[in-house]
Amino acid sequence: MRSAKDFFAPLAVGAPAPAREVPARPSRMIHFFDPSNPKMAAKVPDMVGVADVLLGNLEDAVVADKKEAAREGLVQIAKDVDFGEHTQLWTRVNALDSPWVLDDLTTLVTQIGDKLDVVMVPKVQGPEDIHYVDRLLAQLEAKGGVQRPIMVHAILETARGMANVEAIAGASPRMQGISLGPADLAADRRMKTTRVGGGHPGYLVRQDPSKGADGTPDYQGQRTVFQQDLWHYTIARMVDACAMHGIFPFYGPFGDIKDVVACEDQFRNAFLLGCVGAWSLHPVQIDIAKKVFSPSAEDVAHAREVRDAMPSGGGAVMIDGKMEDDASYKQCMVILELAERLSANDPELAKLYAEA
Ligand SMILES: CC(C)(COP(=O)(O)OP(=O)(O)OC[C@H]1O[C@@H](n2cnc3c(N)ncnc32)[C@H](O)[C@@H]1OP(=O)(O)O)[C@@H](O)C(=O)NCCC(=O)NCCSC(=O)C[C@](C)(O)C(=O)O
Ligand SMILES: [Mg+2]
Repeated sequence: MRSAKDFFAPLAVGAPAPAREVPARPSRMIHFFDPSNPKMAAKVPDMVGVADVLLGNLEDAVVADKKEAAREGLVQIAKDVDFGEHTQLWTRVNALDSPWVLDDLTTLVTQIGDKLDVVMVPKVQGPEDIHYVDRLLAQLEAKGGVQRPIMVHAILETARGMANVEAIAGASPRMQGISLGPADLAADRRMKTTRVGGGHPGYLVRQDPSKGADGTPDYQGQRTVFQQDLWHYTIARMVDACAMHGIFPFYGPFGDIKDVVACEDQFRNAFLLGCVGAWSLHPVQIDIAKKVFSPSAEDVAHAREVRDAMPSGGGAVMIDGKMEDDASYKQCMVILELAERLSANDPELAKLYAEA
């Protein structure tokens, strides 16, 4: 472990100093595109200002013989497109044990390092993986003359990564956040699902049997079942690890593109538990994430009411029959700070919240 006093020192001569605070830019959706797919690549300029984050994916979902085309395609897109003030450019590089990752990082950081906000690293197993990327990025930033530090985002998609999530979150001042990778994580844990995120009808709790005419339990009678959330433990633990280290947690992908209703539910569960965003794999999921990860006008109005009723931030008051105190005040401030940050980027939301 590095000494606390060295934690914010650059890891290579000539590299920019690490950020003291994670930039809190709106990141409600991390929109994935394959830079080797001409149709998707052509849509990128029109998605600037629409998606909070555009991510050029180089890893899974890009076949082996397209890896180089994807890397080169991303370099071209980064050079050609002006991402403006409100849209970030991220990439997901190949896994650290793959034959491509060294060239991914070397090419991207030295050629488009000043345009890249965040590098997403898949299948992170422990803090040692972050330390490796941290030093390599510093060397490449120095080589490429990159002026501001590139941040790192880890995907939680192995049991070992899960067991080490707190150490991963605190491994470097470059850590921006962590996403859940439900498909690889399910495979690594030997879960018996065959999906990319979301629920499963077999993971449920069944209502107790009612009593039959003879007073004994009627096991064959009608009983309601309640589908449970497969990802609750994982997301909650990830949120705690991120909050503890002042970085941002994200739900990952929802693979059933046509099921926009369940996607919204999954995203909202993550939002309520503390996540700041989710991935969008298809344009249809951008609006879902935008809706879910922006507080509602009602929540903002209620938060303001509580804040205004407790100008000193303390005490206890009754509002609509409910006790509000310091702790509910703090929750309301979380909503108001988020609303303020989003409003700065989005005039429609600013208007909605102003009128709430
Ligand atoms: C699902 C797919 C195959 C359906 O693609 P499609 O072409 O069949 O869909 P469509 O509805 O017919 O598409 C309509 C139009 O939208 C375009 N389009 C479609 N998608 C996008 C997009 N993302 N960005 C920009 N444009 C897009 C598409 O090209 C088409 O354009 P057109 O009207 O000109 O013909 C396609 O959307 C896609 O490939 N999405 C990205 C998939 C991806 O990145 N997967 C990896 C992340 S998930 C993951 O890695 C797991 C994880 C974390 O690692 C772990 O849990 O372990
Ligand atoms: Mg994966």
